[in-house]
Amino acid sequence: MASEFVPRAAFPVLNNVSRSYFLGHHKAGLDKMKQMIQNVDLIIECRDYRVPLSSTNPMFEQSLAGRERLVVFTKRDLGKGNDGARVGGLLAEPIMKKWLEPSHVLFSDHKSPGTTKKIIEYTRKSARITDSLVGSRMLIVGMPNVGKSSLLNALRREGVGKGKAAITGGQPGITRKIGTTVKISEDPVIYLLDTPGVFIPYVPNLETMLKLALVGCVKDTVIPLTTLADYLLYRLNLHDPRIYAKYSPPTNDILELLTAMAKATGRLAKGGVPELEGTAMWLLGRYRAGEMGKFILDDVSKDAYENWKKAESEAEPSASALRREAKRERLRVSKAKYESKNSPSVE
Ligand SMILES: Nc1nc2c(ncn2[C@@H]2O[C@H](COP(=O)(O)OP(=O)(O)OP(=O)(O)O)[C@@H](O)[C@H]2O)c(=O)[nH]1
Repeated sequence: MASEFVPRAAFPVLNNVSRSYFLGHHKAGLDKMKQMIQNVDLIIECRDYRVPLSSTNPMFEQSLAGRERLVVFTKRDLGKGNDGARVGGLLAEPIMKKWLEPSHVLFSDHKSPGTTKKIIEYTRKSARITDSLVGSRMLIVGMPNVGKSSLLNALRREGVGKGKAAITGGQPGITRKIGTTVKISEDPVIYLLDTPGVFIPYVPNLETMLKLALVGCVKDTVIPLTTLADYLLYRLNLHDPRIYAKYSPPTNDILELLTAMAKATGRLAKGGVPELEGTAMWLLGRYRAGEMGKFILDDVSKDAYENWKKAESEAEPSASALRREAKRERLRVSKAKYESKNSPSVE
């Protein structure tokens, strides 16, 4: 019976999970952004609504300081009920706004013109250069896959009524370089620049890494899919295990859940053996599409942001941990390159 089920109180510490995903184009992108900030009026920094703390990249604060910053929590539709997310009975959004004072905070859903409109209005107020030939320039930055390009396209649609200008995609790393300028307003003239997502060189907290991977900021090749599905199960159980009731009674065993899901959805290999990896990918896809509950994965309380920043700064990695991660990342990238070179080509 569901009432007798006791979810795991903590997720086990795993040593096989990489804590790094800092790629060449992340560093190059950040260096270029640093050179550009002199000429921009506003930095729109995107963070994911479902992980408002974990998707904060302190490198943006350090490298892009001195410019006005608007923080936009993206993918609001994936983390909330009708009146915005509630955490412990309290509305989360006013707390998230308070965390970041004096920076201005807005929330977005790329398909909701209302949220996009508010961002456009804010950019118009922040535009300092109103000469229509030069125009005002703004940068959109954030972790990989937080929805920067989608927001840029939505702003363009809302602001000047034009179609898609930037390519978007379900996996991180779609935008590799700082793109061309895209006009998002005529009066005053405002150009927005899309930038590649930038990850953190080392994520000290294992759970932060798992949360970022769960929401899609890390490529699905970095952390084993069944580990990620297990972390999702841990979170679903804390939230409401009835979410997967169609497939299984409440369980703390990911293999049990994946097996039940594989059977129910026909993900079976020869001899009826459940395809666990494929089922884990399917489950993650359903969560990312908002079909496995909508909730915030980070702590949202008055002091959570300060506590998180303090914990992050105290957890500086040792030089040897950084070297180990850099080596692990190099090996992972060269293995992926080797595998893609040697995999059969698709016509
Ligand atoms: N549900 C929902 N999905 C969104 C939203 N914004 C973006 N997405 C989806 O999230 C994925 C990533 O979006 P992108 O706009 O490509 O993200 P990005 O930050 O530009 O990614 P990089 O190029 O890796 O830096 C895509 O599948 C989008 O459709 C949103 O507000 N709601």
